[in-house]
Amino acid sequence: MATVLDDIISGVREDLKTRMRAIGPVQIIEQAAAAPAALDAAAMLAAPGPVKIISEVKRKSPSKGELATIPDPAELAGSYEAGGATAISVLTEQRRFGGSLDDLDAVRERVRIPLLRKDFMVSEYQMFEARAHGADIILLIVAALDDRQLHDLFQQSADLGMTALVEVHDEHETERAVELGARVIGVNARNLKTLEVHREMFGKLAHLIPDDCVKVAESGIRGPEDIAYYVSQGADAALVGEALVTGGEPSQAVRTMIEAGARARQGVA
Ligand SMILES: O=C(O)c1ccccc1NCC(=O)[C@H](O)[C@H](O)COP(=O)(O)O
Repeated sequence: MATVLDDIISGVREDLKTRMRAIGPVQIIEQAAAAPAALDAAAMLAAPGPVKIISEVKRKSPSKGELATIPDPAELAGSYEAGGATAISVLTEQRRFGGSLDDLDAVRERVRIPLLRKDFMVSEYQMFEARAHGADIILLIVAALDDRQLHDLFQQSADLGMTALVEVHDEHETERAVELGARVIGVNARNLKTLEVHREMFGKLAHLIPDDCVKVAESGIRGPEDIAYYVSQGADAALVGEALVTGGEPSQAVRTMIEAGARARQGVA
């Protein structure tokens, strides 16, 4: 039976065909080559200091439906940056998340910190596209890729100067990410088959990730308490969407999360 992830990816492939008809492979490669060099997001995420917050521009989702209209994604991203976010995640998948490459362009114009193109990457074309639109980080979902695809897209991200956030959901996927040589590994607490969130997955998988990797806790973070919990479990960074787009005061919300992470590191509740 097809999973939610399978359905999303089949829509992604359809939309990809349309974009490839408008801008061919040669042209997208040229656009990627002409883009300013990618920021070293892996180094910024690995830098000493407080927990790093990757703040997401997210309008809707398969699990929650409509979350926020976000008429001006650049303004939202600017607020995240002002609050101390280390990077901005921009969902560019249109059908299920309401995002677009236009959002990525708008955000790129506004902020100076690294940008994650948050999409379901299944082809080389999307990688060039990400770079052409100013992304510094791309997402590779281990569950969506076989070993050859994972290796090739990971290699391509490095060749393009981008950081790969390699996303895992279980022990086997974590082993595949580590074997790949990923430097930034995200544990997604959301099961992409059931869409249920299991926050304890981070703690179960974090010890399988080498300490010289950046460990990112992803999904289902409701506020500062969850950040504190993930930091106590060894998270270096956290990817937050829904709580930031629905909570109001995005700058302050990011700041409060960073502070909660700092207190958790010091062992203070
Ligand atoms: O958010 C979903 O419902 C979802 C469903 C299927 C595949 C991916 C999905 N989300 C993408 C993400 O990884 C999240 O947007 C990101 O981790 C932030 O999650 P949250 O803070 O829970 O909005």
